[in-house]
Amino acid sequence: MATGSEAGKPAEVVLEWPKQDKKRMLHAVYRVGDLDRTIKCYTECFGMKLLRKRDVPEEKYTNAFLGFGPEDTNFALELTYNYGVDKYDIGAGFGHFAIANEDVYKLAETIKSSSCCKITREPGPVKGGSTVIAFAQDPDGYMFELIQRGPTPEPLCQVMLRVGDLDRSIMFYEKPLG
Ligand SMILES: C[C@@H](O)C(=O)SC[C@H](NC(=O)CC[C@H](N)C(=O)O)C(=O)NCC(=O)O
Ligand SMILES: [Zn+2]
Repeated sequence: MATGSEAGKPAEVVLEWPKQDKKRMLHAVYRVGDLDRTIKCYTECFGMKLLRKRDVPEEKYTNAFLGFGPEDTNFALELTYNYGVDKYDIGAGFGHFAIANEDVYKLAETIKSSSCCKITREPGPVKGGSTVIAFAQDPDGYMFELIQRGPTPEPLCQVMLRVGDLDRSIMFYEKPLG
């Protein structure tokens, strides 16, 4: 059974580590079928801000970066629109992004009143646990887990990917990626 590599380290070591290691996750990039539709959805439903857009006509694509703060301090979602491509097969490997929020019940109601996202799992304690979560699906089918937590400077808190061998992935993410 894989155990998280931090499981064996005392808390103070884990807390000290980010002060020494300046590496951090900058963004996750994925393809969407309609940039303005997704930008409107993420800003109105999740409260994200559009940080920047970059059009690359010679390569026939446009990027848009969104998040809950500036890129030099916060994680960002990098959307890619390829000219003329309006939908993608997301596949089973991608699980969800997670957004921390102080009132998931209220956020779910906001999302239900939108015309772009839908709540696919009502707010309530996670199966087998007590944390209140809900799931929302965006216009392209990407999933967002809404996790009830106290205030945080970085609400965009997790990316869930399904892997075939947990120890192998932990080894890769810890060693080459640091
Ligand atoms: C830790 C928190 O961020 C989670 O995502 S746990 C949510 C839980 N996850 C799974 O069940 C993963 C296994 C599943 N077979 C999969 O591949 O997605 C979840 O989705 N719970 C459902 C619920 O309704 O609580
Ligand atoms: Zn999750």
